[in-house]
Amino acid sequence: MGGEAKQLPRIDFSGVVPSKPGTGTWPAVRAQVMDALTTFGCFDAHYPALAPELRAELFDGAVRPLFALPADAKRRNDYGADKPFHGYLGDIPGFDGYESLAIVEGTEPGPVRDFAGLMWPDGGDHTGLFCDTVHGAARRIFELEEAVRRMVMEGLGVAKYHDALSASTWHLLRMSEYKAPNAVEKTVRYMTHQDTNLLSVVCQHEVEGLEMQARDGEWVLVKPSPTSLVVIVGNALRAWTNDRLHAPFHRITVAGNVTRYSAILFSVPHDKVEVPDELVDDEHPLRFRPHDHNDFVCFCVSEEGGRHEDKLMAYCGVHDRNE
Ligand SMILES: O=C(O)CCC(=O)C(=O)O
Ligand SMILES: [Fe+2]
Repeated sequence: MGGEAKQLPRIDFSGVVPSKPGTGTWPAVRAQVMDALTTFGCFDAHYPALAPELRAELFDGAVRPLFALPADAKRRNDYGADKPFHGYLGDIPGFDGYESLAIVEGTEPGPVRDFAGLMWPDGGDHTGLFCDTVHGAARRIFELEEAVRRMVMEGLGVAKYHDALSASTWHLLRMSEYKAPNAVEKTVRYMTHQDTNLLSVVCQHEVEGLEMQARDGEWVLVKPSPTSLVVIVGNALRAWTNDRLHAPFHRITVAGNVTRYSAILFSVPHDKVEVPDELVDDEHPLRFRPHDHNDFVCFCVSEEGGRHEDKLMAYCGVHDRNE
């Protein structure tokens, strides 16, 4: 009706130094982060610390050449049958034109080197640059993820848990390709979902496609920018915070004739997710039973899980008498 299209909250991280929590604009930014994550469950972070040149090198020098490899090379990105969704994804029913590769602990140089060795077993001159670029970019994205996670702990008055939560968290760097549909109409390439993990930080490159659903149901297209990253709350952090943070539904749609690439850093709990005592009181009765994160992920992809829209509530929710 001619109204302004809804936009995600935009938060300026240019004055935040992740290695110096509490300094500079940190307190003011933390207030904006809490507001955004409790209402939308996501925000668009202006984060020039991931330099546009490094982002361009990540996609043009590393991600694009990866997807150009033959399928059997990409399938070597496999962490074993007991670790589904840790590595290569492709040819998934319902996810036409979607493919992705992922590096467990891609924020560390060793795992990135091992991954490059799998993709290019004969080495090659470019793998050194590939590793520096991928690991360097992942590190920068990780610094934002960790700062946001710390701000959440501080904002909820439970900063004392930050180190313990960090120690029991691992990171997955996923690089994704969404093939151009070569059509004007939008095609869904990744279906509507909530993320299962703690926080996801999405790095889009030039081509739009990420759509976030606001609480009122409206879909919000997140326009890519060379200096912004999108931070999204997943169900594990929603559970840990006893439902104080919103885990938004989102999807990927593409149109036109340019293939879309993205890189996403997921922070993932190693094992148990349990609400701290401090976050349970009369006003906030316990919403989720303690549970093993991997078991929850298995539930999400099971037939039973597929029947529920709110998979976290279905898996470990504590219902009050009126629900
Ligand atoms: O590619 C993107 O922009 C985000 C993809 C996504 O939502 C996911 O992999 O969970
Ligand atoms: Fe997602």
